[in-house]
Amino acid sequence: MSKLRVAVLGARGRIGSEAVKAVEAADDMELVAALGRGDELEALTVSGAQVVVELTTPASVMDNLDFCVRHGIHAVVGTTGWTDERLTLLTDRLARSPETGVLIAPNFSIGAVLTMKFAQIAAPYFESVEVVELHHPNKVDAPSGTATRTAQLIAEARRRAGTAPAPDATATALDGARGANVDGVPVHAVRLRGLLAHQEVLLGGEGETLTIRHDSLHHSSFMPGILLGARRVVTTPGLTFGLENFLDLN
Ligand SMILES: NC(=O)C1=CN([C@@H]2O[C@H](COP(=O)(O)OP(=O)(O)OC[C@H]3O[C@@H](n4cnc5c(N)ncnc54)[C@H](OP(=O)(O)O)[C@@H]3O)[C@@H](O)[C@H]2O)C=CC1
Ligand SMILES: O=C(O)C1=N[C@H](C(=O)O)C[C@H](O)C1
Repeated sequence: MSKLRVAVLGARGRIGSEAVKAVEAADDMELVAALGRGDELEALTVSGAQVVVELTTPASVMDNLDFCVRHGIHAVVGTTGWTDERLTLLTDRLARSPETGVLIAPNFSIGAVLTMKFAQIAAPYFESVEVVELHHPNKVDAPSGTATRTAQLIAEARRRAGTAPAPDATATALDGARGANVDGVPVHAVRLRGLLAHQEVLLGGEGETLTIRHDSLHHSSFMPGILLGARRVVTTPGLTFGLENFLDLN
């Protein structure tokens, strides 16, 4: 059986360099290009890449995906910075290339995907819920894509269940003291040397609290999800948002 021809964009970055090694080590894949800032995207077509793993920056991801979609190259995207406007733009572009698949995964680690799932289940049963994400200080954005997605899923689950807004009697506060408001859920971002990627979902009800915590201790935690995404995206046209769509979690 022929191997899946995979390219990595952002190949010299923290997660990109790990992805290069993971693709090289996968028996069913061939690494056909490993590109960084300044490299020509034409290398993707010249090398015959079937799937691009996009791990660059929020500033470059849209142009990179535009190139991939125009050339019918599937993409697995870990890069953050996704807004509704960006998702709409990408969906419009994909409509012009109906056989191409793009997976955007706010987080590739199984533990983080399960954290989101558990948080969705728990959220309607508690009065209060807040998200704390903790990352290395070189991370370019805050809050993390994972925390944003987690808060959105929590808000959706509470809306569906008709849960009342979380109580908060704060009358005065310094700017930022209550975190960022993501869809009504406070999200707090910590940047600390020594950390990699961590998240806590704090839930509180009468006389009890529940904490759901996940820790990515090494970039290797993201690799099985990236490889799974690359294998599945080639037969999944259109936009898929979230790795959970490629996992049987029910
Ligand atoms: N979904 C997930 O599970 C995960 C997602 N991420 C996300 O992945 C992204 C990258 O994170 P991280 O590796 O820590 O960041 P890094 O800054 O370490 O890596 C980004 C790399 O992309 C390169 N780059 C910048 N612009 C381009 C371009 N136009 N074409 C090709 N390469 C480019 C950078 O080069 P240069 O250094 O020269 O600027 C750098 O080598 C972030 O958005 C992060 O949040 C990270 C971990 C897990
Ligand atoms: O920049 C990182 O490191 C990470 N980024 C992603 C995010 O913003 O959620 C995923 C993970 O948290 C690591």
